[in-house]
Amino acid sequence: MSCFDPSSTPPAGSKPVLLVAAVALVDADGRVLLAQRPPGKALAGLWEFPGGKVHADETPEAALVRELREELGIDTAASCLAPFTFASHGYESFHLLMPLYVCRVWEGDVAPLEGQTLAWVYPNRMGDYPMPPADVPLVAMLRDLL
Ligand SMILES: Nc1nc2c([nH]c(=O)n2[C@H]2C[C@H](O)[C@@H](COP(=O)(O)OP(=O)(O)OP(=O)(O)O)O2)c(=O)[nH]1
Repeated sequence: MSCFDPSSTPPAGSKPVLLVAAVALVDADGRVLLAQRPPGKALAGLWEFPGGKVHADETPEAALVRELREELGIDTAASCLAPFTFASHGYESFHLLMPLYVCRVWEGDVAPLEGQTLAWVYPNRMGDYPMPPADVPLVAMLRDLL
């Protein structure tokens, strides 16, 4: 199978690039935390890695430390976020650039502070949790890692 498809390369400047930082939180049993996107949002119902948009004045690591506190009530540090891989995916109105970190160390108990449904999932069961198209290649890489 060939990857060569010139039409898959969009012209420069056609869409804004959105930087979103995401993290695979891995617990002592090797399970990964997924969060279900709530109704009314884009990609509603799909399962995603915790994270969010990186603000203009932030590093991706600082954005994740902030998002984990806001969304899940846990504290971690940039030194506990190991860069793992990234997604680069064209959505209709923007191009998503999403570094994915792995984190095994945090303080506090994970709680769904924004009303989101959470699931701790063994890597070999992640296929049961439909995810956004950008995440699909990341799941296969996580399975190999864990
Ligand atoms: N956090 C996260 N976002 C993902 C993943 N996969 C994926 O395509 N995305 C997309 C969905 C959103 O378009 C964007 C994340 O931005 P966000 O979470 O800050 O924004 P949002 O759409 O929930 O809404 P808002 O904060 O603008 O209201 O990245 C993923 O695994 N984790």
